[in-house]
Amino acid sequence: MDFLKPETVLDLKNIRDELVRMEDTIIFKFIERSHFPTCPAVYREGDANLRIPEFEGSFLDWALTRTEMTQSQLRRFESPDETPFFPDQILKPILPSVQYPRVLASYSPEININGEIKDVYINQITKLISKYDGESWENLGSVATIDIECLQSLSRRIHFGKFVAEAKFQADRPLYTKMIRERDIEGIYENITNSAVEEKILKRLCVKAEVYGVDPTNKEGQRKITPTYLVKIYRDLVIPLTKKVEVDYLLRRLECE
Ligand SMILES: C=C(O[C@@H]1C=C(C(=O)O)C=C[C@H]1O)C(=O)O
Repeated sequence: MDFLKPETVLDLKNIRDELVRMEDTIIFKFIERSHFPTCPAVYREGDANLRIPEFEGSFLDWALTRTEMTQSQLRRFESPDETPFFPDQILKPILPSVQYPRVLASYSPEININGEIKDVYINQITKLISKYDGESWENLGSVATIDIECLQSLSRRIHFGKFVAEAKFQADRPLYTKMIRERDIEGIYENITNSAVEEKILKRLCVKAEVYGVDPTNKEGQRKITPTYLVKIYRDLVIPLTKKVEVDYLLRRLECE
């Protein structure tokens, strides 16, 4: 997939192949996060032990904002497949602009569910992948760093739903135009759902977690990331959020017709 070649971007097979590649990225980020405990102080606003001058918010929010500000100056958010967690904080790139051909509808950057992704990550995913429930004051920086990598990997995967939605819209304009006009959200949701693809993803994740997530030299067979939890995260969180992005994107699609 080359964002400078639009014909490669809206090919549903290319999109699905890219989603498969993202599984490995997400799994290995989760494995890195699994070395640390839950570290709730990283997510707590106004923690007495973690004062941040001139900033209202959690340590993670501070670190993520600063990271995105630097990344925006490196042109990260010009790329159509990247969606910032703090869009009102990003800066003008110091690199010359890349003129990506328009692939998605003009409102695409407004389809941003990163707030929900961060909430789900903090309140559900970290509890499933962390080593144990507790603080690790000497690792706050490491935890925030790997959390940012996990969040950005999840965000890219879930917001890839915009490309899926555009590809499906273009593959059947009459059907989607009718459902959008009638605000048939249930019908849109049913038509974007491909249960066979979802089943294939969950089966593959089980195998990957078995292979990637276990250290073969660890005699106790201690797991870094369990197949059960990885499947649960994708089945109950990642896939539904991706489909939410698809529906949110499609509901506005006639604005550009
Ligand atoms: C991403 C797609 O759309 C839906 C979402 C999927 C997912 O998030 O993995 C998989 C299949 C579909 O139900 C697709 O059709 O490939």
